[in-house]
Amino acid sequence: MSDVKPFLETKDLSIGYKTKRTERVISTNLNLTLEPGQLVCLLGSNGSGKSTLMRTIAGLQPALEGVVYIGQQPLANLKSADLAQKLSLVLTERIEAGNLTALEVITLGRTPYTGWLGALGDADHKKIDEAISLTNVENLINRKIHQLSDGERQKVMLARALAQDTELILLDEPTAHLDLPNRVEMMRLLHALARQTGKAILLSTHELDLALQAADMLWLMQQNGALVTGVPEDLVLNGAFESAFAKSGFFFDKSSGTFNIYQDVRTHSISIFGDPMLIFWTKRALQREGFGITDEINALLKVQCGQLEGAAVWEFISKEKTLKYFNIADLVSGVKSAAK
Ligand SMILES: Nc1ncnc2c1ncn2[C@@H]1O[C@H](COP(=O)(O)OP(=O)(O)OP(=O)(O)O)[C@@H](O)[C@H]1O
Repeated sequence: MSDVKPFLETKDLSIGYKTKRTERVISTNLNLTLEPGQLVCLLGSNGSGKSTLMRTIAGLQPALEGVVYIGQQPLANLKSADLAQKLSLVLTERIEAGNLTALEVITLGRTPYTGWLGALGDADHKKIDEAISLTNVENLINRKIHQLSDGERQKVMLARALAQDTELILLDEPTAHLDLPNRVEMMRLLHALARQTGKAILLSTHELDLALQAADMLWLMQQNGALVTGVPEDLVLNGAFESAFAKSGFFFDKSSGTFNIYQDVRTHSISIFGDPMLIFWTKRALQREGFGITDEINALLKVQCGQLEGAAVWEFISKEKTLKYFNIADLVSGVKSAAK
């Protein structure tokens, strides 16, 4: 048992929506912890309840049952000014920042300490400078926030949260709207921040591949409302990851950590061996054509891939003959005609 005091803890928490007449329960019995220095990714399919959980933890909507503890104190007992010194929230929606510059928005992160009209002291300036430097937004600070791209604005909003200097940072889909290099950059940045600053970071995302790589822990909203937590690799190996996203037409390939677009497997199964990197791409191309891939060493059809004088080369081995190919397109055509 770890004796580290969690920044966030939930006890028998139930989340959902209640009106005078109806109650819509999304998930029950949630006992979650978030520890210093941890990056946790909250994953789940559309409508599984990620935003509902984030909003409940952030105090934006009431729990149906149970308690959220922020730094050992029940959320309900915290005044909003105290909460703002413990928890910052970064939402995806475009913020109405009027005509403010990025620097002015980042400076707003100090409001819980200075009040709305409070003057900034040395400590405030130091925190703002640190936040700017950690997120690498030096070149953006004099730009108007509404003139920034989505990716740039997302980084500025993270800088604002860092200037707020809370133990806990919650981000709702921080990678939405970003292109691939910026998604990778944002995840890398969040991972490094958790490590460097000891803050606990919880983010919801649909970025399964990046979450598998970067998260210390996953919180997986299952389709039946249960929430399964664990180290990404354990959740892949025990099948929980796959079942959270189970949908006909998809299957999860544990050996590559990716979801594949399922196609009916033909009667032929092929074993591929040789260079691991070539195996990966050869397998993809053959699966796209509907071939099954087998680990069976005595399969009737085999592909041996490797390097010859610095170039990739494939040998397709069937009972009748062995054919040599120098690119995947030709290999796939050869395999298809042999399998007719
Ligand atoms: N105000 C509301 N009142 C009642 N039900 C709601 C309300 N807001 C959301 N829901 C329902 O709660 C469930 C969970 O929604 P939530 O927005 O938390 O899912 P999510 O995992 O964040 O989804 P997505 O990935 O699509 O953003 C959904 O079935 C949704 O229709």
